[in-house]
Amino acid sequence: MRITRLTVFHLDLPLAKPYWLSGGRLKFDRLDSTYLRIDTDEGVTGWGEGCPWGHSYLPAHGPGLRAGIATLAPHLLGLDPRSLDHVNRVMDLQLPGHSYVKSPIDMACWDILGQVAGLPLWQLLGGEAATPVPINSSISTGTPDQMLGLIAEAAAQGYRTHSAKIGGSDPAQDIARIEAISAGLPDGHRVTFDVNRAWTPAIAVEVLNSVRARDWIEQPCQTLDQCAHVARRVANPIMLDECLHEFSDHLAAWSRGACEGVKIKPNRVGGLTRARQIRDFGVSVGWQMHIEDVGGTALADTAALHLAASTPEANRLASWLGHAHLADDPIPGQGARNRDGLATPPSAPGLGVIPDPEALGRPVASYD
Ligand SMILES: O=C(O)[C@H]1NCC[C@H]1O
Ligand SMILES: [Mg+2]
Repeated sequence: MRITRLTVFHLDLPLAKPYWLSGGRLKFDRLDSTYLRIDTDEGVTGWGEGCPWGHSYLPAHGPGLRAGIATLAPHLLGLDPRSLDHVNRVMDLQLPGHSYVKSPIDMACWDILGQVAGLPLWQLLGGEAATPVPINSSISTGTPDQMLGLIAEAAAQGYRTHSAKIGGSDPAQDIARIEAISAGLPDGHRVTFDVNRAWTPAIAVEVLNSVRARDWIEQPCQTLDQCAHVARRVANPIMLDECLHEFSDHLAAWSRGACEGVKIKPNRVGGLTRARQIRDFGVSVGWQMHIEDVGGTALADTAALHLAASTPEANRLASWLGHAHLADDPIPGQGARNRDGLATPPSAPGLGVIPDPEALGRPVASYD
């Protein structure tokens, strides 16, 4: 089987309402997503999506993703898409780094492998069943009352796990947010406070040694070194996110005792192949993990949910569905969806999502 064509679609995705991160210094109101269709000489077609969370969240750039696909396409044509490690080695040789470019390519190849095997991805990734996965809300930075209001709205939609976005240079403000939200959560709900790297180590240590709450704290500071420094000085469990790009970052995080869990996002680490490798490492060291994508529609959400559903429950916290923030839905009803706070991956072969090209507009590029 050979790759015969790559077809690229650009989706401009407004958020349903604006969203603030990192103590309010990062604002997001639209996403730049790329859908990729890979065709083969045997008539099997796979789909992938790559969607950075705006331009300011990670070193990942929506328009750059399409430029990267243009660079890689000549090296991908003719490869067997089922040989996933080989495809990844070719991509790494021809374009070092740029993980976010490789993720939709890797995803489309997994979709093809699943269809050829006649198996859903949750099974190819090692799962026993199409396990429903708890999903978590994502609560934009605001005052404690505003944030508790958003948590109540999410609770009404079935969410029982929340990611509350905090951070900033005023320790008193974050102490107030953490204490109010931790105390005001509905019974049986859980929260992670995601700082999105907004704190200096000094502020992190001050805030976390001032609060009674012992909830998870995510990505308190910019770098792994800073987060490891904080982890030694506070009682809260630490989750890492934006400072993890490659397998070696995860190895360093573990060997330095920098965290008790990580977020695994295929688009951040370069696709499902790399995400699975990291997931398996996380299981072996006993991490608790959130497995979800960086952003995008239900296509990217579904790929990540296959990996989440195939992860042992003891190592899995919850997954976020980025498409819940979008004003539009290019694949209505398909793939991972919120059903009373749970989402279940499809059991059709492959990703189990088949976009309608008519709904995606004209392709912006095609390589054959
Ligand atoms: O966990 C995170 O850091 C990201 N998820 C949604 C957007 C951003 O908050
Ligand atoms: Mg995060």
